[in-house]
Amino acid sequence: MRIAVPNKGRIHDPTIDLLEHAGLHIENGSDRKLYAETVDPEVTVLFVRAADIPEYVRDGAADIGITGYDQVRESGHDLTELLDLGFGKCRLVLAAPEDGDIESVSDLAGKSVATEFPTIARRYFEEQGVDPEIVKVTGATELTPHVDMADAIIDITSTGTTLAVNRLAIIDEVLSSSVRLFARPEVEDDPKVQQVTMALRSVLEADGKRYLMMNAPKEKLDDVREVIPGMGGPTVMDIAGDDKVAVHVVVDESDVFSVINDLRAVGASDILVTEIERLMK
Ligand SMILES: Nc1ncnc2c1ncn2[C@@H]1O[C@H](COP(=O)(O)OP(=O)(O)OP(=O)(O)O)[C@@H](O)[C@H]1O
Ligand SMILES: O=P(O)(O)OC[C@H]1O[C@H](OP(=O)(O)OP(=O)(O)O)[C@H](O)[C@@H]1O
Ligand SMILES: [Mg+2]
Repeated sequence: MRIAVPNKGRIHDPTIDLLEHAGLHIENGSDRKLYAETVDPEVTVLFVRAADIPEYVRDGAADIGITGYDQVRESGHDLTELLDLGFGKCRLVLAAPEDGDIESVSDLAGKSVATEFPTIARRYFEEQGVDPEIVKVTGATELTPHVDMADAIIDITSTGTTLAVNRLAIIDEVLSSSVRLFARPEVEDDPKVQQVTMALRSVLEADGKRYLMMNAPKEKLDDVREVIPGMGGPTVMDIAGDDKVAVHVVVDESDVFSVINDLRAVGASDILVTEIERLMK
């Protein structure tokens, strides 16, 4: 099975990190190599430009791919979304010069809009019932309104810094995006595809969770249970020859501080807090 991942750019590193944490270690990958084996002999990684990944998956050159939702929408391909990986969060917005005369979508009649996303742009303007000329660029889109290339842009924003320094104001949101795992619909039920999906999901599930271990007097067990929030009940194990039990539980990272205080107060001791690599429900 082949999985297409971004070969460079901002979503490359987090994608590789995620595969590693999921246990899909990439073997013999090097900077310039465009494919690599993984620890699973049946899984090969292809390094492809983020924008080309939907095409590779649609073609069958890869079975699944990791890229931005915006790229899949721009490709126009009908792929199955298996998992939202939660990073690369951004918005595609329509923006125009702050002090210009374009203040709403309808002001764009007879005007032009520069974008790296012409397919998404055309669909959007169709829905809006306006028909500006679309100027396709491949980067630095924010410059175009200032050099009379276009009257407005449709481009990615996340922190808003690039728009602000280029004195562009948001007029409308076109699309909200994040990096996701996609499959060709024909292979979504393939056992290997499901294994990889589950492995990636297990990393996401573990995010923000901590594993707590402690000892507690047997007679305090009910009090301990009461102060433990969150998922499932705790695992309780007898300690041989002792009147204490060992208690293990998964809690949200944000609850750890207060839970530990509560646990100490009800008599728990020897409390350990550890990270969780992966969590399969
Ligand atoms: N500023 C941003 N914040 C969050 N996500 C972003 C941002 N810019 C782009 N993305 C997401 O990352 C995906 C890949 O972007 P892109 O292909 O432009 O990579 P890059 O990091 O800009 O590298 P390059 O443009 O040099 O190839 C986009 O399709 C989008 O989903
Ligand atoms: O809201 P911000 O946090 O400022 O991010 C938005 C910018 O990020 C992306 O550019 P990128 O850095 O990927 O450069 P590129 O134009 O070469 O793709 C995007 O095209 C915007 O220009
Ligand atoms: Mg970019």
